[in-house]
Amino acid sequence: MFLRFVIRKTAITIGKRNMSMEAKFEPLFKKIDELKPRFIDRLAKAIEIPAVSSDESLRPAVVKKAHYIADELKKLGFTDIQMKELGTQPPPVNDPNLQLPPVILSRYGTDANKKTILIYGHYDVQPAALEDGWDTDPFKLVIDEQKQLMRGRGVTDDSGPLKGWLNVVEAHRELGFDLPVNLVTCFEGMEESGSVGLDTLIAEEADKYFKDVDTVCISDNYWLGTKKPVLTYGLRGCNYYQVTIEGPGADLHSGIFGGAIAEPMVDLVQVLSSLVDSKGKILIDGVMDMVAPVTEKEKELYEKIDFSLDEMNAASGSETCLYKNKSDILMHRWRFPSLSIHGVEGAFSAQGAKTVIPAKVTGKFSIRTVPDMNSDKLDKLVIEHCQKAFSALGSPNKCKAELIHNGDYWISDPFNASFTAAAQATKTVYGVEPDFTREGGSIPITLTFEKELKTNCMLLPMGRGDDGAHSINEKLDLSNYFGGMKTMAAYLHYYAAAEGK
Ligand SMILES: NCC(=O)N[C@@H](Cc1c[nH]cn1)C(=O)O
Ligand SMILES: [Zn+2]
Ligand SMILES: [Zn+2]
Repeated sequence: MFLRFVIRKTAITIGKRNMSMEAKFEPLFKKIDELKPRFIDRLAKAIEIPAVSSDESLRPAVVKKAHYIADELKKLGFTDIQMKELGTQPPPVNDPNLQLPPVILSRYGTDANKKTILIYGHYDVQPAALEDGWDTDPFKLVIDEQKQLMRGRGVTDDSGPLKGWLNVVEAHRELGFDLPVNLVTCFEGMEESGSVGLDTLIAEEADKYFKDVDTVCISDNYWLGTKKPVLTYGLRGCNYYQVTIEGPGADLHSGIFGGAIAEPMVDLVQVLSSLVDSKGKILIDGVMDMVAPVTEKEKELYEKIDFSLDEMNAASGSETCLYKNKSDILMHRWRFPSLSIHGVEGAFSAQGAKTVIPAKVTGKFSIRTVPDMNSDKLDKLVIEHCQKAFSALGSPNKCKAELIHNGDYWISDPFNASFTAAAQATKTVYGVEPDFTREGGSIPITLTFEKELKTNCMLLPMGRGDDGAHSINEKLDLSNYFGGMKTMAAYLHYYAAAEGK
């Protein structure tokens, strides 16, 4: 039923020259390939800017990258470019005057007879350092000719996809082809730090800048595996917490004070270990009670997905998966919550042996949330749990648990016009029907777009499941960069031609 619909819809004509859609794809795809050096160079320049949103000292670099992108948009003919300021970053933050990076709004086309697609992307990146184990400088784009891939922080998350949209516009311009839709960009610089400030901006601009938006397309995720393209209709949310334990007035010599003083790090380790066990079971009372039960119908969906334990192991570079069968792996990645402990600020973490008692340590952990968890209730349960676990230690130190940022989970109907157009585009470029998947990661703003703009969001990934986003040696295969751009281009045309939104 779905397939028949796909085929019938492609036989229409569009554009100034009344060229059939399929006839346009050939020169478009050829042009995208021809512009390879330019498209790689555009991405290389972006990767060189260390736009790490979580590092306060790198905030000028995040802002610099925003201006680099805005300049590119201008050169490509985007109009009404606005750098929306979001004010100062709310606590917890070291510098109370730290300005949030701007959100880049711009338009390409304002034709009232065309549909309007809002494309969202983020130009900030996760932290990265050579010492973490990277083979090359993370802020230098390196091409591995043998493996036919590009390496660098942000290539797949999310600078590659963001540049992909700009490149698609450029390919149309070079050919003198009209874009079949109007585009509105919303490119932010705080996604990796919880999209702070963006909710308010979207609400404010819903009836202004975003007034005519028909749908939202987000390319900020990945295929599940390495071979089969996917379209994504669900994300987990993310509530990120910190727990700070402090006592001594300064870091102390463990030979002089050890044994006679209550150590913050010892307390923190115990509080953190009370959150989750080694099998991934969340130990905070009441959390699992909020999770929607698994239905029989839902179980069938996981069975149909193209994925295996081997692919999971290849992507993690290990055999440490907690589950052996496909459905269990997918359910634990997509539809059950997880609690991850990320790190400890203030603790000794360098090489060698330093005999210090840290005076103040902050443990960082997050919970990936799923239907039907209530975010406020979760915060209450987590904070009460930490306080209770700390009180049970009878320590004279002080403990404070708090939320750093949160973003909701999202789940959508994958059979609207936008998903259908993306499925057609995928089939045209890759020759296969995409799998429809959920993802365990989070894009906090997805639900906000749907609520505030009263429209649908569709997630169209560019990279693969083994790209190493957030990890060392992040990569994007050249075939995914170019295949991804062709899919984006074809998507714009199929969506323009589709009935409905
Ligand atoms: N590509 C999406 C992504 O990486 N999202 C981040 C969002 C986030 C949430 N809290 C901090 N960052 C993710 O970790 O899923
Ligand atoms: Zn991302
Ligand atoms: Zn990310």
